[in-house]
Amino acid sequence: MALCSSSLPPEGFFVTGTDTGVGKTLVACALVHCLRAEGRRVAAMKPIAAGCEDGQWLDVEALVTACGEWVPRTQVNPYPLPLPIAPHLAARAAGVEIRPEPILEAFRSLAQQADAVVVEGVGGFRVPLAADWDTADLAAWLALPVVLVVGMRLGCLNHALLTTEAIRARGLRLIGWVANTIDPHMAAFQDNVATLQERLDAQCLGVIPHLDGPDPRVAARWVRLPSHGRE
Ligand SMILES: Nc1ncnc2c1ncn2[C@@H]1O[C@H](COP(=O)(O)OP(=O)(O)OP(=O)(O)O)[C@@H](O)[C@H]1O
Ligand SMILES: C[C@H](N)[C@H](N)CCCCCC(=O)O
Ligand SMILES: [Mg+2]
Repeated sequence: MALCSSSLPPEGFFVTGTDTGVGKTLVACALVHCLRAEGRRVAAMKPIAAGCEDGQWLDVEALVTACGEWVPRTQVNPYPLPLPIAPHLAARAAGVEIRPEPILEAFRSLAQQADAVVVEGVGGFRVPLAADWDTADLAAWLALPVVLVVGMRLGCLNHALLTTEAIRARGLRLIGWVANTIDPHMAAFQDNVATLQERLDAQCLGVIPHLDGPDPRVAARWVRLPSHGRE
């Protein structure tokens, strides 16, 4: 079992996406598997989850499973919100307000228990969480390197470039990006990937094909961990 390097800041990533439904959970879980394959003890977070099915938040369950079931759900997911809508609205409907303190406290606790923490955002990079903050603020306060999941479909170039601009505007490091095939019929797929490789100025960590019943362990075969030397 890997030694927990509690004295050093945790390795980890903040996983964001070009939109909701682009594969953040799939890629976050794949990155967890990649880190575990290196012998690391890995925690994961889905700080805010909006939308449950039969009383379960599927992103949270996927991340807990990927970590090997040891992580406490209350720390993985401080804000489980029932409605599958924008989180600040889901919070209002649930009678709560999303605040950073419980999330940052949970992160610090997990970071002391693990060698790495993989945090999945919610929706895209600039999702409102309350009147005075959004997911970009959360990413900035966690200060983890960012992995961008590009949901490959027409329109993703603009979303990827705008998101990259916003990440860097917060002084965050875009440590890598993943092309995830959510539209298996996307025209000029390879040329779109090549355009992203030219313009994002960050390492491509992999191109995940469209998978049948996507299993993060299978997706992990198509993803590599960032090499920290270069952005
Ligand atoms: N490469 C793929 N091949 C096939 N299906 C995929 C692939 N990537 C994602 N999916 C499917 O697309 C849906 C959205 O993926 P996922 O839940 O990972 O997105 P997300 O960005 O985490 O969404 P959210 O914003 O709700 O958290 C899921 O049903 C998932 O199984
Ligand atoms: C419900 C969905 N699956 C996500 N959990 C939340 C997506 C929030 C998107 C907000 C927005 O940008 O309009
Ligand atoms: Mg998700």
